[in-house]
Amino acid sequence: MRIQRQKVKLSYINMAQRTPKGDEFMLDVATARSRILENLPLCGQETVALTAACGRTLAQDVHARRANPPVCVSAMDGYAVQSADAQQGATLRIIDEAPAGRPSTRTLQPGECIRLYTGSQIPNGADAVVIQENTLLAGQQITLTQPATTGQFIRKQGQDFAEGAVLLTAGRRLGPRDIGLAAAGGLVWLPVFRRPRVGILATGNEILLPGDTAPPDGIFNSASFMLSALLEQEGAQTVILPVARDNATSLSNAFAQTHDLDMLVTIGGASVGTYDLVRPTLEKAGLIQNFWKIAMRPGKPLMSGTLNGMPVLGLPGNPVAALVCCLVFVVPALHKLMGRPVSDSLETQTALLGADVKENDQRQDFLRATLQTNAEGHLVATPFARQDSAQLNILAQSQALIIRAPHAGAEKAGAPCRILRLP
Ligand SMILES: Nc1nc2c(c(=O)[nH]1)N[C@H]1C(S)=C(S)[C@@H](COP(=O)(O)OP(=O)(O)OC[C@H]3O[C@@H](n4cnc5c(N)ncnc54)[C@H](O)[C@@H]3O)O[C@H]1N2
Ligand code: MOO
Repeated sequence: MRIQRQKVKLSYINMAQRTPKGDEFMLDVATARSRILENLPLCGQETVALTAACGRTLAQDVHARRANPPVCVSAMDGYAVQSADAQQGATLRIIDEAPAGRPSTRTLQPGECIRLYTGSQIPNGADAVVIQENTLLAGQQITLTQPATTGQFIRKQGQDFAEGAVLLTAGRRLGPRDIGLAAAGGLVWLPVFRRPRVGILATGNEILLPGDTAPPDGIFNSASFMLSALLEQEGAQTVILPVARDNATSLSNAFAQTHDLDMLVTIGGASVGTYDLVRPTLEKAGLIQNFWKIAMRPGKPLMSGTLNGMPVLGLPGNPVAALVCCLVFVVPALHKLMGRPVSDSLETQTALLGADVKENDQRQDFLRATLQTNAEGHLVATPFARQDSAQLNILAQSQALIIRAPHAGAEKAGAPCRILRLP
């Protein structure tokens, strides 16, 4: 269930599509990203068992039900002693044995020791553990071959965490180590954000399902499956909707089936061609447009808006453009819906260019590139010569996108650049 939805700011609607100079208006990438992120509603919460919590996002801070360790325990197999009489050569009488899970009821007195194992509770009166390798056993007594210091080999009660301590905080994506920590704190159920339901709607008369045979000039729907894989990996529950055809009836029928979604992502039909009907049809269905067209390559015809309060992102049909837009805009939007902290900017790294690049125009470029480490240990990003946004083979071989600012000058190989790693 959606908790709340806010309308996008009206000032973004009907934005002029021409600049004062008469150029085509395209929003810059950073502004587009923040406009997409600023009005997103948060998904509801649910409780899941520990075994189902990995990968989910915690919705509330969780507290330890008991301390870890809950009592002082031995870190080694050996003997509990009083450090004051545990000099080298001292002989101590073994008065009890206390394996883990069966604590001794005895209180240690000077000259005595109690046999312990790793995880055994430290008996009353003891303040150190000597490891068995540092003792000589003879009948019911031991002789110490090394002196013991106070506290040695004792894990103090709560040294890992105290009862009631905050173990994990809201917004954290739970990984295997977090599951271990929660289990150690005695938690069985965890409050998490619901996985957002994201509908993926490919459009186009030529689009076929992979495996279809006709018509021979049909294009297999690669983008829906690629985006679904990425968004599922990032925590969404995706629904690949039946492909809509390039006509208003087919598109409106598709939009009518989206009421249970937390976000709709359309693919294709986003540009300026006669059959690019996604935006006009969405508008007829009640879309409030946030923006259309951004200064990005690939990704120029990106559209953002809300349909009856549901965020809608219209991605370009070229599959590489769809993937890059999904990484830069849809994934952070998804994270925001599921309560994860989202940074204003992309998480980029520095690398060195592996080839010369030419001067850029007004669109921020995301160049497909391979990554290598050079002899000096520096990361080198080499762009592919072909950057066609329909080439999935090159996309699959790429490890990163080199980000080039609008109007960046030509650069020589070896110059520093910013990269975004591809998942
Ligand atoms: N005159 C102009 N033409 C184009 C412009 C422009 O500004 N002026 N922009 C170009 C850019 S940039 C892009 S990107 C594309 C985007 O166009 P659309 O979003 O309308 O996409 P389509 O025309 O529907 O498809 C483009 C291309 O991608 C293939 N496709 C579509 N969906 C899928 C899918 N699900 N899986 C695989 N492939 C898909 C489709 O067959 C086309 O080949 O517009 C440029 N044109
Ligand atoms: O998004 Mo378009 O490819 O820039 O090809």
